[in-house]
Amino acid sequence: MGTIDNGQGKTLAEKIWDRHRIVDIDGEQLLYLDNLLVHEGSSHAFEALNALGKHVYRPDQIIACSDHYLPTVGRERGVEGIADPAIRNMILRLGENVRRHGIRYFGPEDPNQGILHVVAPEQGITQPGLLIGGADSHTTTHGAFGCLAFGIGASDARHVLATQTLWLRRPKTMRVRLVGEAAPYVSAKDINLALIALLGAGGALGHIIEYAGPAVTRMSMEQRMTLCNMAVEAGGRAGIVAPDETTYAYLKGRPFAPAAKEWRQAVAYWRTLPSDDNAVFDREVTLDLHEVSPTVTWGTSPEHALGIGGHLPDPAAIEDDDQRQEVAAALDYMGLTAGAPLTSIKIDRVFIGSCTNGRIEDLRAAAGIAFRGRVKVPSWVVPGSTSVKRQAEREGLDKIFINAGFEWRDAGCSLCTAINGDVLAEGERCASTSNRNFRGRQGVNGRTHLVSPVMAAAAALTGYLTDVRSFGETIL
Ligand SMILES: CC(C)[C@H](C(=O)O)[C@@H](O)C(=O)O
Ligand code: SF4
Repeated sequence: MGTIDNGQGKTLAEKIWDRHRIVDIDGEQLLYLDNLLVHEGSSHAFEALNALGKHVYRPDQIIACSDHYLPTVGRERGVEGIADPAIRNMILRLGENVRRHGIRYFGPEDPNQGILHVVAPEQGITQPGLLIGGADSHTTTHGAFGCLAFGIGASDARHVLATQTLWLRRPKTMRVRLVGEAAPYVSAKDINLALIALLGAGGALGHIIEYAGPAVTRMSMEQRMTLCNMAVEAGGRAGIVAPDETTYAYLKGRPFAPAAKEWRQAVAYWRTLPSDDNAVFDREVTLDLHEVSPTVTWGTSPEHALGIGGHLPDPAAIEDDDQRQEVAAALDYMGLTAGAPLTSIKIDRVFIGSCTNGRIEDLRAAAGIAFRGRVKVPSWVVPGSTSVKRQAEREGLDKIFINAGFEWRDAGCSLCTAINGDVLAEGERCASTSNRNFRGRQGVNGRTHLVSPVMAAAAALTGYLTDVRSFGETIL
């Protein structure tokens, strides 16, 4: 990426990188960050800074959210009322650090509290052309707006807090072209899972993935966010989508978006950002959406994904030793029998939420299935933010979920990563709209099947992994 002018065009990511580069020393480049996103888990970075007696250099460019640790029930008792001291203290520590440094905080009492990757876009903080760091791997989500956004570790976060800059090596670039039309009920989540199955969970390692092609242009901003959210599950450093009229329409009028004359100037700049026609990517991949059906994961990596009409793999049929052992171990952990149809898998719980699929369009889609019946297993809906929750309530979606027997909870990460007290019982099997199905992520020996919101709602109503297409067309 970018220091040599060889007559080639530039990619979108290269344009943003170059504009934020301060200096290049032996291939390592110092970049200026427009924003840093932090959550309760970032206390170590703050405390390392405090221990050095340093200040946050650009407090108004840091955004903090309470999301990972905040309980999704009992909020009326306040943070002091949280029974578990480990959880309570993490939230209190973030509160102390943001106050000490004067940082914008979407905390437990804020009417727009929520998951950082839901809150920053809906507030209009995430904008095209920015360079955004986040102390969280799913910061890739923000690339949906045509900005360069990636997760960073705690020591890098401390460096950004102190200087608003970061040393990085330039990643490679990869373009994923999505062509063809997606069938009904095939959403960005299914496309992600199919793509990760194709590339492998490390398939995009060290690359920024630009999602392009007609199918991406047709996607809503929320679908694009779902797409970029899981770039990291393919090993990608970032995911990015060219900004266009859909992006500008979404941003216009949001609290932190530019207004009036500044809006016009911003849009004029944003229009220069898309990759040049003669830009060259290190890798090119094409996925035809005709080939994608509603997809589920069966194993312990997001690459263990298959169309719902499929059968579990059979290790005996796999020649490669390592692969055979990996598949056998995943089936064993998941408590599943080789060769069985995916639709024979009985589930114990359903979770609809997370920064992948906890936005209003996700809830609308899930409600479109939920109102066809009653849940057969305990099922939760956890909106991605308090403003998503309010909007859903304005539309009556909460009533649909509650009438169908779902629990309607407060916003946060919740069962996606199970550190706020929302956790599976030992060995439980969950159909989940989140993004990671790693061993034990949702609880001790918990088994996670990643699915889209409509597939999660279908599983809730039947108690099995189910092909949502069997519900016919949505009529909500
Ligand atoms: C806790 C946090 C640092 C972590 C991340 O970086 O992604 C979490 O959000 C996750 O999804 O696993
Ligand atoms: S919702 Fe899940 S994936 Fe997203 S930030 Fe929270 S824990 Fe991470």
